[in-house]
Amino acid sequence: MHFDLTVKAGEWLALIGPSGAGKSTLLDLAAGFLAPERGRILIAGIDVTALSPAERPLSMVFQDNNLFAHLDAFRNVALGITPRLRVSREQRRAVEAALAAVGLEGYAARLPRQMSGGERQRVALARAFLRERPLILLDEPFAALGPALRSDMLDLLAALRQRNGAQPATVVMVTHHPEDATANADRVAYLEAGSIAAIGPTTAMLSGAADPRISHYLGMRTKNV
Ligand SMILES: Nc1ncnc2c1ncn2[C@@H]1O[C@H](COP(=O)(O)OP(=O)(O)OP(=O)(O)O)[C@@H](O)[C@H]1O
Repeated sequence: MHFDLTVKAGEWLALIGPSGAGKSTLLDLAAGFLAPERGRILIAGIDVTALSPAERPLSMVFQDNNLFAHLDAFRNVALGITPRLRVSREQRRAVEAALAAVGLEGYAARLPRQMSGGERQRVALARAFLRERPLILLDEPFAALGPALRSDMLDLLAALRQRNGAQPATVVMVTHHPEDATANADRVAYLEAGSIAAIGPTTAMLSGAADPRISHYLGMRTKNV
């Protein structure tokens, strides 16, 4: 695999492409779960190649298993800002506000198994955004949800990344649903066989006109649905 990619601060980039193309690998390299054999990864101009995931200025949300099963929603969110069980009054307020921001007031004491898939992803988003990192990586975060709920969650993500007048959080999101990119993504990158085969503005990319490989991919999807 070979990746050469620059994402602008505040941009929303969607990664699409066939299974096995390397979408998760690209995110895992950025997050620090995988180390590149060669090359460098810079975030906000700083070389993070040698840094562990926790040291990198980003949050990551996966399709599932984002939460600790034995911890309630409050504690799962609080882990975004402290590993300690005791939280300060200020931290408690911040966690409660984060839960409210994702529409989960009153869910603080719920365990993951007592919540729906969509609610669990809301908790994961609450934690990710409470950390106030400038970069959010999402690996098919809403893939397990139905179309209407996915659309709601994308709206929520779009709202959460706005930071009171500051530059919005940069979003890089893997999706198997190209239509998930339509409303929000500034650009779409199409991956194939371990590299970025094409990248460009969302509308042009999803029209399929940009590259025959993309129209083939989009067409194959339609036939399979
Ligand atoms: N730890 C690993 N060791 C060796 N090969 C791996 C490893 N992880 C992934 N791969 C391989 O790398 C390729 C790309 O995997 P990756 O998960 O990045 O694809 P993807 O585009 O995210 O696919 P999908 O859409 O199915 O999730 C696949 O062929 C996969 O089998």
